[in-house]
Amino acid sequence: MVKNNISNIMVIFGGRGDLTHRKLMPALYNLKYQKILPENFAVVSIGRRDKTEEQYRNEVLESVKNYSRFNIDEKIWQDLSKGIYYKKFDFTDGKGYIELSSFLEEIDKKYNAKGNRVYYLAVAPEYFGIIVEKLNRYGMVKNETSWQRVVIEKPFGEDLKSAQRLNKIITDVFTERNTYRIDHYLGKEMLQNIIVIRFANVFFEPVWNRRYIDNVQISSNETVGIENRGGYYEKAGALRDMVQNHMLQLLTLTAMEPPVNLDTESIRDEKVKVLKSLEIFTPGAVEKNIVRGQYVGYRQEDKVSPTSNTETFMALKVHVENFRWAGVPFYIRTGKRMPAKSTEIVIQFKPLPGILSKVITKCKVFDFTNIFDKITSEDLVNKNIQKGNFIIFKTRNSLVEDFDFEFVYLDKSGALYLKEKEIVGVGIDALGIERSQPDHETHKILLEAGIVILEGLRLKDVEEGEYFLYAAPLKIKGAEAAPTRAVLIKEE
Ligand SMILES: NC(=O)C1=CN([C@@H]2O[C@H](COP(=O)(O)OP(=O)(O)OC[C@H]3O[C@@H](n4cnc5c(N)ncnc54)[C@H](OP(=O)(O)O)[C@@H]3O)[C@@H](O)[C@H]2O)C=CC1
Ligand SMILES: O=C1O[C@H](COP(=O)(O)O)[C@@H](O)[C@H](O)[C@H]1O
Repeated sequence: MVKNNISNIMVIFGGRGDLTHRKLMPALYNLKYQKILPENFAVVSIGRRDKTEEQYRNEVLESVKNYSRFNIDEKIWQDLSKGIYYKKFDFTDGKGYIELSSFLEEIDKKYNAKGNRVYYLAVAPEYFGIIVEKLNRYGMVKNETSWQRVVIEKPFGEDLKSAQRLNKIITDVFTERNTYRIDHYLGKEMLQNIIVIRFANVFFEPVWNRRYIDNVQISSNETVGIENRGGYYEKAGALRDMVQNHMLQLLTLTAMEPPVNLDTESIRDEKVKVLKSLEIFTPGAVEKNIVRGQYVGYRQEDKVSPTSNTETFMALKVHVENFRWAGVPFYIRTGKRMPAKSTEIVIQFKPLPGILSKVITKCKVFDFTNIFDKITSEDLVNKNIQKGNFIIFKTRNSLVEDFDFEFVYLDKSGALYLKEKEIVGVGIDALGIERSQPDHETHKILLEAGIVILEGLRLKDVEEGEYFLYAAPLKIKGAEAAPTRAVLIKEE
């Protein structure tokens, strides 16, 4: 859209729907805010409810406030909103297209949009074909000096046959160059970064395979429910709504081989190879490797059957059966009404051998600079300490320059608490983790539990939080302790 001849009118079918309000309108505002929306541009939204333009613009403003990345700037909003129009008609009915066509001609002149159109089908999938055929029948796709484009997300058909049928309807009307079968996940920054992380980073590429990776977890969790989309969602469910499109895009980019270059076809070819390598699900495998769930209250949503079995949560274990990935499980999870919103890909590397995995690991730094004397179990109970954690205590020891014989230490109750929690290691900014304790109880409790102790850390400039710790000791045969250069790397 940022090249020449980008003046256009964008026609949104489904102008009152969730996609339009939660994604499209906020995205247009973001583009306007960043000054990358064309000057000669207007939006015509189609809905089937009575609504004045002013009412519609106010509704859009609410959505932009809720979902845009940028704050509302009155001037920018006014500029954008005066180019947003609302037309009421039922898009299955031909009559509306005649009126729409003459309205578009009219505002085309006003905005000098040169006949260019983006038809965005933000509607349930069963309408994709109907709208495309009607746009053609009523002469709204010319493919001459101007361009007309169609944008469709998903689900693209219900099975192979219906997808082929839909493709035929679309390609009979729009040229391939003007057909945008999109997946909005591909616009996410994280996804765009995967290729760079994988192929332009000498550290990752050599270890990106079954020899070093234990499993891959791809998750997209949402806190929202189906938000008035019962009509659409009942027929789709999480599998069609999220898994077959977004989640598989994430999987293919994570698993594909390096493309010969970065053009669309080369990347697509590599993704297809990954899809072809996916293990075929047999009924037995479905039973074992797939979990479906539904959030409480789903059956009471508008346009949802009270006995609905549509899934709003889905978890799958799949395998990419090729040389790079044989034996590595890929876990896919997605769900609505989950406790927190997150979209993430976790690459779980195989554990390092023996002691190294305990000292080259994620860790948590707790700020105990307010403690004067010793760290006890009472100081630890409200901290988020889990089995397998490496814990580091930042105390007032880090803030003094001279050696203080009264340094802060970990007492017996604290050591017992950490043992009970089954942590793997503990670090402190004193030369010893204990201070003149009879029988060296803290040391004994920790060492007998196999907990690694790091002493003499310097944490003055380290804030409380999660880090990656590198503290490989010198390899000294028979030694019970060894010097290490401990480094913390901030986890983003
Ligand atoms: N929501 C999202 O985050 C995303 C959705 N998508 C895709 O976008 C598409 C639309 O989804 P979504 O916005 O969620 O669905 P919605 O059900 O929220 O929106 C569809 C809109 O179409 C309108 N509509 C239905 N029938 C007619 C008709 N005959 N004439 C005029 N208007 C009509 C509905 O009007 P009314 O309000 O009157 O019912 C509704 O506003 C789907 O293909 C979905 O897969 C893709 C990516 C993200
Ligand atoms: O395509 C869809 O995606 C959204 C989630 O998108 P995100 O960018 O917010 O992660 C989802 O809510 C919707 O059900 C689905 O149709």
